[in-house]
Amino acid sequence: MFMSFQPLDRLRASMDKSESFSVLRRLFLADGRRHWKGYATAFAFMGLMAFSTAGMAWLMRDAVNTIFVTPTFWGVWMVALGVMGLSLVKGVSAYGQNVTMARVGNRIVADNQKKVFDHLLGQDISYFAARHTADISMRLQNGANSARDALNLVITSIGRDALSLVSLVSVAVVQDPSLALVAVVLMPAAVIGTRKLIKKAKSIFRKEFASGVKLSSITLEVIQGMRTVKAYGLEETMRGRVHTYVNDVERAANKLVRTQAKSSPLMETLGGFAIGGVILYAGYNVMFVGKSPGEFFSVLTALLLAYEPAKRLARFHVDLTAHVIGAHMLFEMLDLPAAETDDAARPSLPAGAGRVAFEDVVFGYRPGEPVLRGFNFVAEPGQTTALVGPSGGGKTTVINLIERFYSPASGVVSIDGNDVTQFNRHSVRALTALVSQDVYLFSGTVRENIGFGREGASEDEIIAAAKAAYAHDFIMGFENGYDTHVGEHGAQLSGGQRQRIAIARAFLKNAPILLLDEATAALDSESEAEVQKALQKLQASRTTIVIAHRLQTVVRADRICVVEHGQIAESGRHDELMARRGRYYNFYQVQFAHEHEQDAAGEVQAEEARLTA
Ligand SMILES: Nc1ncnc2c1ncn2[C@@H]1O[C@H](COP(=O)(O)OP(=O)(O)OP(=O)(O)O)[C@@H](O)[C@H]1O
Repeated sequence: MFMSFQPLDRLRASMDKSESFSVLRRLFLADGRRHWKGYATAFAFMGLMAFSTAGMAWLMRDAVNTIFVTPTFWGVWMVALGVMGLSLVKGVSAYGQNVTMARVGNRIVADNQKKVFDHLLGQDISYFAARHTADISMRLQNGANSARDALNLVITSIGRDALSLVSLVSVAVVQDPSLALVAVVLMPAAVIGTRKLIKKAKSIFRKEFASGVKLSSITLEVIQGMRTVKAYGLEETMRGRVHTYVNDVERAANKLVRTQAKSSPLMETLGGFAIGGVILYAGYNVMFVGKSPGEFFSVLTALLLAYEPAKRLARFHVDLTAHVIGAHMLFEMLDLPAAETDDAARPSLPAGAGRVAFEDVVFGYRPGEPVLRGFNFVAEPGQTTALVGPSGGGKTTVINLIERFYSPASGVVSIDGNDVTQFNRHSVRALTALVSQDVYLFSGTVRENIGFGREGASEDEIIAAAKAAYAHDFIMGFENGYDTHVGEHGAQLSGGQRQRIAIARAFLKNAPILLLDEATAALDSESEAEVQKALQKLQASRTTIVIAHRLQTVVRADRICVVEHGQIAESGRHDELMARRGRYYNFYQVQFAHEHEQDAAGEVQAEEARLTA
């Protein structure tokens, strides 16, 4: 079991033999055993291929003897028909083997991808916060492919190459043992020669792989952050970084090819020596001892046909290493226990008025770094409770705990007096609707994106939710209305439009608790006014917890809590807090002065522009 896994760019430089073996064993015990029928069929086809190949080499003796030594008309026919029959068997077997192997392989990839994805859904938010998307997606894709390739390689190496080699060498030995001996002696020498190369290729392969991972991570980052790259003129910096990794991958790939190619001259030379030796010895036997040339041709054909499978077998180890490393990454991911353990058996949190309370809650993302330190807080049903305060104070963390993305180290988070950790997560999340600053829209249509609010919602319900969120009009303004595709991450919509689709989603969910995390922070004043209108409607008769940096948006809240250093520094209504002249008052003054300055600057600019005009 691999209890944790390293980010791919820190992938270990080596995997020892027992680890490789355990990965292979596991592959065979899981995927191999499940698909044994498919593999057995493919194996039978490979056996047929090997024997038909060997049969052809065998027939070469009769082909030569019936033409040159004792010419017989019927003999030639028989041999020709024999070769045709064997090639038919070989052709059909090759087809059967390819199709069967591909089907089993595709099933293995699909099964593993589903397995990994299901496993990912069971991980908690911290899992995704700690890992790069490229890391996860490469493991998902490469790992599943590697599992298939490792199994296929072992099966084809044994079924096709090893069987072909054994049958061809047997033909050679039966036809003329002494002749075959000359060639067989040279084989181990070739295999030993390639071993050194394999070692080197393995280490280059790992380097190439690690650079490949870095390359795909940075490419993904640059694509996702293209707005920032362009806005800050980072094109040259990013080009430099990406080019460095591309060059690394290219260098490693070239090195790998050079090393792998070195095995060819070695095999070619030794193979040539074997064939040269056979020619010399056979020539001597035919010329001076009076042997028939048929045996000689048969052995020669067998050797020539054995050459390719022998070459593949010599490289077997290096190819297998690549796939085993990939499958290892897949297993590392699968073996990490699901952080969100299956709690479906726990009772469902009963829906009530939606009173949220924190009692002496202590929580930190990392050991020794508490974020909430004895946090006490109540959000009453039907009221709006605002969390304000300095950045990093712990406001979003409060929402994370209500949603059960994380669990408190001590203390209780409750909804209507029920400790949320005692109920299944699904039921807790069903009572809350989250609208945050970074609205996530999935690629698909506007209708689908609103529909994610509640499974099975009807068209009328979706439209009603969109109308309530003031989204219906702009949606109908699109050429394709509700069927408009929003593009990746909703990139084809404006910030305000995305926000209102998220609000429509929340309307559809109709949960008693509404969590707004800086929902209007990224909007201009005009969009903000529209979104605020939609939000106010959504807040009616729900428990609303709103996080805001701009205090102007929360002055009407029923209660404002100032969160500082993981505790509530003070709380009350806007006018109460202003009268108290404490932390809130200071924040308000600073923000007011800042906004005033900005307004004044705007007026000066407008005046200057007017004068210039
Ligand atoms: N996933 C995480 N892993 C580790 N630390 C985290 C994580 N998320 C937040 N933190 C840390 O927890 C602290 C509180 O973060 P939180 O997001 O709750 O603050 P906040 O008050 O919402 O800040 P802001 O107003 O800037 O959004 C910060 O110091 C932050 O660095």
